[in-house]
Amino acid sequence: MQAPSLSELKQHAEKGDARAQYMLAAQLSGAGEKQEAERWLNAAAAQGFGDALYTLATRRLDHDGLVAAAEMLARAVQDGSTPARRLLGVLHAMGLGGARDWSEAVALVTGAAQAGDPAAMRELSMLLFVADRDDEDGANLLATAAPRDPVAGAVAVRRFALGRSHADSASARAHLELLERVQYPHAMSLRAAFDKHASPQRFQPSPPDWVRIAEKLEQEPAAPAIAPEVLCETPPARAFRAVFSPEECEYVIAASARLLAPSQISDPRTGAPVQDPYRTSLTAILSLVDLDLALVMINRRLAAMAGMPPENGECLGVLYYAEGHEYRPHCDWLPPGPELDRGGQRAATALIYLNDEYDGGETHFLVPDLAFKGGAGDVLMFENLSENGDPAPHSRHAGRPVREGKKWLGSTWYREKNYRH
Ligand SMILES: O=C(O)CCC(=O)C(=O)O
Ligand SMILES: [Fe+2]
Repeated sequence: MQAPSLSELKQHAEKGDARAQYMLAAQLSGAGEKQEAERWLNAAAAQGFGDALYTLATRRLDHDGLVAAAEMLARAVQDGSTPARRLLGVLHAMGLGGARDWSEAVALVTGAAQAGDPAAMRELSMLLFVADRDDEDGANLLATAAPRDPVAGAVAVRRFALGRSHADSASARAHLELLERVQYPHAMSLRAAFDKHASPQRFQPSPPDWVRIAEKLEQEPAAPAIAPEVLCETPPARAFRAVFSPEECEYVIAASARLLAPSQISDPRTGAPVQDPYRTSLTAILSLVDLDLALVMINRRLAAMAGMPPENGECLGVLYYAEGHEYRPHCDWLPPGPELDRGGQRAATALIYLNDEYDGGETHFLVPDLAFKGGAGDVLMFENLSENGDPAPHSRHAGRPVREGKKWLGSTWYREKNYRH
């Protein structure tokens, strides 16, 4: 079918066709006619057109827009929008724009998965794997999603290489080759693991048993408690081993790959984010709009390790250091300004080591001269403030240069106060 011309779209839009209004808005926006684009986007949303409502909602995810965003997303869901279901699920799971409601979150995302959305299937599969890494429904959903979803594909290959997936080698190979073609930045690691894989059982994906899946996910998946290893008292630094599985690490890397951009630091004078040779890695910021229930759960588990309320956490940043990249000695404190006023100082930092296929790249605390390098799935947390709440000079640290290989790290800064609303 030929795409309608601009004048055809205009005609239909003027007559009140909501889909035409939405498509016209997209075309006008692409052509730089922002004001006209807004007018038509609002017209489509006013008629309850799901994609338009979703687009408007994604612009209201700041702290004073969350209630409006949740309300728009609920209307978008009524119009059948799958992305709106998934995003509203995230808001419910985090208690943003309304009370926290896990079962409503799962019901929304399950609806998207039942409609065939592969991203919804893969997030549910990760929830199922928390209780049982070999959960059959999880493996089934992941295998169904993998041909159409690169994040699911990456996790499926990782599981295959671990001898866990039930997918056959032909499909795992096909997912891997696709990831290589699209230059997935962690593909080399998957290739190395694939080439020396164990031999998982063969498995044919079958229609999901939605009733059984709903029963398993009724309660929020609870991860086992892990006792910390005390690394240092000044600054207080703790390590937690094997908090996240290799599949979860792959999931975080795959979810962040398309968002990687040069890392920034806070300008010491203005507080504004700027690029600087002090920090040469790439960073992917996983904002609300990029989250799903699997990532929400990972964020919540990280907050539990840090001993901080999840709502004090800034967005999870995923850092990618290639050879020679580093984060020179710094403190994680914020300079005075609106960012500091919003949630207070960065009281604690939590790092997830997402891989271990590199040399160098230790996290180094300069004064106690403590260098730490976690295995894949380990968490390091440290405090940045003294007991009286002042910035603690001993928290100064660096991400040492990577000598060989690539380093992947998740990083969350926790504020003194609620950062979300
Ligand atoms: O790369 C590292 O090990 C340190 C990262 C870091 O300092 C941070 O995210 O604040
Ligand atoms: Fe830092």
